[in-house]
Amino acid sequence: MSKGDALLAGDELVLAHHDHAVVHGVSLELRAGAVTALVGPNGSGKSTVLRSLARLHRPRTGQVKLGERPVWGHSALSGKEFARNVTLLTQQRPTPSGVSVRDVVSYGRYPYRTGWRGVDLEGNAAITRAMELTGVTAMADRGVDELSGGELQRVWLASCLAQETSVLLLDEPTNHLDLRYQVEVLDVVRDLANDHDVAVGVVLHDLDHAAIIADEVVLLAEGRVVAAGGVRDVLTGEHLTHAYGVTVHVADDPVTGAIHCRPLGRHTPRPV
Ligand SMILES: Nc1ncnc2c1ncn2[C@@H]1O[C@H](COP(=O)(O)OP(=O)(O)OP(=O)(O)O)[C@@H](O)[C@H]1O
Repeated sequence: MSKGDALLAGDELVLAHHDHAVVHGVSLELRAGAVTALVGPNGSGKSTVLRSLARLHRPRTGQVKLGERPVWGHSALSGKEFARNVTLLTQQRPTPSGVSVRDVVSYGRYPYRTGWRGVDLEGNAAITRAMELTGVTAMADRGVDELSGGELQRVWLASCLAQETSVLLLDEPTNHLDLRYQVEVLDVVRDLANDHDVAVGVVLHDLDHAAIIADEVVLLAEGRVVAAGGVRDVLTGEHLTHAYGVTVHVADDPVTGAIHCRPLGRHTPRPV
């Protein structure tokens, strides 16, 4: 596997909830060393697409492939094999009681446990590394039921990172996080792509975050791709205004040089 190879791909995915199709023929590829951001309005199908890539939502038609291997059907991979390659940070996460932070992070190692004793030689190093990357080492022995929403978010992210997969799927990973941890999570995601060739698929509501970390953006609206490609090709005022139904002004941020997307409401101040 080398940088740029498609590791996980969805092909012409049609996805339904209770017989009602909500995603209508979406295709996308997650490449080694690249961050792909899924953006779009509420209900546009971002989470459903991500869950399908994570093998949690069976497509009505279309296929998900891990490398050349189909994820659904006769020659599909086993659950543990898939979990050694792909992990998902979901939006809905349980808060178990009587369980420590280290316990939750160690859940991430389940695909590597073999035999009746569950030996996992690399496990401790991976758990320690994941806790350091997400800044939760100091709370290792605390119960997860006594953490704030943002702290818990980082613990679940650490659990995903401990899984050491080549594909990382994240559904709104900056939710609940304060400014410092938003930036740190985005930095960790970029580091994983740059330094470890991880293929990242990330749902983001903050378009400025997408502009900062993504190599590719897929803009969805009503279950269809409005635009897909490089950040500057997709995050245009025209595309965003069409997708979100509100005027969006796009300009270069003078500090970062990245794109800055500003929705213009009725009360947004304008220069006089
Ligand atoms: N469990 C479910 N049962 C029925 N319909 C669902 C279910 N989950 C999602 N939907 C519907 O599917 C469509 C796509 O939802 P999805 O959660 O994928 O959108 P999203 O783009 O991730 O939205 P958001 O930005 O609000 O998180 C929406 O119309 C939603 O109401």
